[in-house]
Amino acid sequence: MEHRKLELLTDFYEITMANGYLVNGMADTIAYFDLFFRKIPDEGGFAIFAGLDQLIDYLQNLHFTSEDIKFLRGKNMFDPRFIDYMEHLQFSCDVWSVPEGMPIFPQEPVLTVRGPVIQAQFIETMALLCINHQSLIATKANRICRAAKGRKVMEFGSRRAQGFDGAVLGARAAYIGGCVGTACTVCEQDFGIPALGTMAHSWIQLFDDELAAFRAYAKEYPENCTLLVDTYNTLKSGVPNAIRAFQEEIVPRGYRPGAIRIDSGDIAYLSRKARKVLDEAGFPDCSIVASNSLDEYLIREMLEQGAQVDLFGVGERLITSSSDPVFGGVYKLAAVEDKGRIVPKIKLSENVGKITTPGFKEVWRLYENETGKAIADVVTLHDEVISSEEPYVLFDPEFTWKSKTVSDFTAKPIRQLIFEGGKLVYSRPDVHQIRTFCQQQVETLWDEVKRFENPHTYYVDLSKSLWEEKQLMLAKYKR
Ligand SMILES: Nc1ncnc2c1ncn2[C@@H]1O[C@H](COP(=O)(O)OP(=O)(O)OP(=O)(O)O)[C@@H](O)[C@H]1O
Ligand SMILES: O=P(O)(O)OC[C@H]1O[C@H](OP(=O)(O)OP(=O)(O)O)[C@H](O)[C@@H]1O
Ligand SMILES: O=C(O)c1cccnc1
Repeated sequence: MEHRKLELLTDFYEITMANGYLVNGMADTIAYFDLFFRKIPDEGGFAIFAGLDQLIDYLQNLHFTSEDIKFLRGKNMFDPRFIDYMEHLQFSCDVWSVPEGMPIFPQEPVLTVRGPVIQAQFIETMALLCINHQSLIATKANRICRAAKGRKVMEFGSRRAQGFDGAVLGARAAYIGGCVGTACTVCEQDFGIPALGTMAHSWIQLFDDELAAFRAYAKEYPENCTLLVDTYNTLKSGVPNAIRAFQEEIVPRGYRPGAIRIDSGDIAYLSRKARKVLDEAGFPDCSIVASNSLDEYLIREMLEQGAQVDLFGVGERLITSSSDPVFGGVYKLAAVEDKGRIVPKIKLSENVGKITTPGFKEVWRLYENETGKAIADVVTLHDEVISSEEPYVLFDPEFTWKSKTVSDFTAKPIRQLIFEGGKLVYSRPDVHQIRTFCQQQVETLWDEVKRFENPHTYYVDLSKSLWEEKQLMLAKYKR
């Protein structure tokens, strides 16, 4: 996608703080910031990480134009040395991140930025914006696709998305989460995501009658022809007319009918009736598409009612994640370097869940060898290694007496180095590879973590060393 100038898409306080760091002699201070989230949307058992590729684009191109510099200077509130720093800024941070498509859990640092505090601070807004938006939509899409139980889900949300990026990047995230394609055409041009779709009611309304509309469409698009059957009366006219159009315009040309789409009424009832009529007409291979303000709950409910739907078109509730529209990722200072030594930093809170975990860290995922299933994530100090060769004791970081010894597992760090000294060292997968990776990783989760109602809380624990370091800091601040 074409690079857009978004350098000043940042909260103003990032700039005032960055200026202040420089004035206070901290221009060369090396800081570590962690990006993590606290609550899984829709009370789900896991989220899907997405948005890294757009953050990479932003970081790779981060520089200030003469207009940006003029703007900053015009504020008359920043030190000339800071303006000079920004004018010559070259991104030089290290960034570690989990790959897109990875299931992630609350409280674990999914992304860490290490570098000069001015830069590492400045990018907070954009890092959160990219990851929060796409992780939200990828997570929602994955829920909707899982509810569809193997049936295909098409993303139809552009018209109700919150702005251009809401539509385009939302469709990208929806594809990562499992949708088969999108109605948003530019996504095929930009990302290679299949652009697809059916027809609107206006097509049928524009012709003198429904059959004429179906015939005209079938003539033009005989291959994979999908007809919208609910404009006047789904069972009395829509389905019979679609069958006639298939018989008269599609079959004689050597094609098979594609699908019918039902967009109103009782979808479970209408789809069952339509299925029967289509089968009797000799079109058991004609699919049924359903749409109309769908989400994972309605899809699950309809399938429980025996709906005969092969594909779902899902728009507004997916592209806005309307049932829970906030992905609360945060970006917190975890450490600074003092003469090369890493000094952990902590943020306290009355709310235990909001106390940060200090230090430069790594995230490990432990997979059970027998099943390949993920057992737990463990956050460790960055230079700790979890050996797969010996039993490992997991313990709840809050209720430490709750512990469990695991053996016969494989432990893997789930983050990769993305930028080293500002240079991109990560080979970026395309969106199809990310989607496949997502499917594979979701497979490694137990069904108990994946269910919608009261999912099992997946363990995200701290290593003993990290836990002890955190306790020491807590004790210090208590004193
Ligand atoms: N069998 C079903 N079980 C549960 N919900 C359903 C079922 N069939 C449809 N729905 C959902 O009910 C909601 C309302 O659909 P309905 O078609 O009654 O309203 P509508 O959109 O106003 O229709 P119309 O376009 O005919 O005015 C939609 O979200 C639809 O997906
Ligand atoms: O309901 P969604 O999940 O967002 O899916 C997309 C909807 O967009 C279209 O309707 P349109 O916007 O033309 O209006 P409608 O709701 O009156 O059908 C289409 O017919 C779907 O109903
Ligand atoms: O192609 C479709 O059927 C479609 C596209 C966008 C929104 N609703 C439906």
